[in-house]
Amino acid sequence: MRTIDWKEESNSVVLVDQTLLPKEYRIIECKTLSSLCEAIKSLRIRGAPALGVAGGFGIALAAFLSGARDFETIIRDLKIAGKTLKSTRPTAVNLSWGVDRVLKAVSDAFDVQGVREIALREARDIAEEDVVTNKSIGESGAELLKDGDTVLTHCNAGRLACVDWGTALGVVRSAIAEGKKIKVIACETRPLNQGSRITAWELMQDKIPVTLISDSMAGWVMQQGLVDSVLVGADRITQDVVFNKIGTYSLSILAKEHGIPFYVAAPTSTFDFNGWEGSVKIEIRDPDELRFFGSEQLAPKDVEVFNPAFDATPMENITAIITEKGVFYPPFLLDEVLV
Ligand SMILES: CSC[C@@H](O)[C@@H](O)C(=O)COP(=O)(O)O
Repeated sequence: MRTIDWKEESNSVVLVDQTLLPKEYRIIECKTLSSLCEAIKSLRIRGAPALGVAGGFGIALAAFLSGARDFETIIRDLKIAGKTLKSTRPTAVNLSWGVDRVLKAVSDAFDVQGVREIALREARDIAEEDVVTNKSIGESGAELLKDGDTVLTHCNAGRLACVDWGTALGVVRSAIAEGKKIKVIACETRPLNQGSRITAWELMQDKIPVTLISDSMAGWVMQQGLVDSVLVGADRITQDVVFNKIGTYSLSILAKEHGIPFYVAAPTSTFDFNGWEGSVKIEIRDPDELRFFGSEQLAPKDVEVFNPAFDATPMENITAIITEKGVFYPPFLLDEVLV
């Protein structure tokens, strides 16, 4: 099963509910835009490339649900749906990218039926391309990993963050497919534990050796010589920084201090050519994500909490950016990457 897909029979979006992992692998169906938006907000579907696909399918879903009888009205409905989808998670640029790509495509239609057909075709293309793109990222990046290497990763940049294969974990999969023995150290990734719940689970499914550590152990395992490279995904790459899951910036400093290469793997759809660190909104999430773990209380109920979901790693801390167009080394001139 792909992480996210379109269900023909009911014209709905189906996805793996990642909030239930690793306890349960369940596919849920989103038949309304509000259920899809809820799934995005609560991280049932998450990870930048998967969010791009969710954005595309979201517009297709809105097209099928719209009661409009003429072209202008359905386009107006889709633009409203696009705004609603984009507002669910502001930092990962792929969500807006997926929405805008489908909105642009439907402007070529002439009538309501044409809008529905084009929206679905374009959204499906985004999903198909994601798999091909990740395989190319994997092939580009595999050359950076040596037989016997141990890679430290953060959050989940695997097949569950994409349609399939993965970006950072796609590089690991491709290196293993080439016959190299690669081990992964997965950081737990507090507060929502994408590392321990999702990365550890998905790697174990594929029998890829994985060792879980808490986020606070990263410096020590590097100092002990247990890490050959750090490999993470990205939510938005601007001219000056890489936005990724909170904790990535600290890992980049630790890697620099210990002389360990720090790689970012991402599709070019994650590049925000016009963006700068200051122009991007970092998503601030519910304080209860830190005060509780499920129903378990971890802190005083009303303690002041700061819960940013992402941080920004400066380009000077990054050894290379791995894309489907190849591996790029500093200085990272985004217009060169995007040609
Ligand atoms: C290939 S996914 C890269 C990033 O999207 C991933 O590392 C990440 O930060 C995801 O954050 P999340 O909040 O779980 O959506």
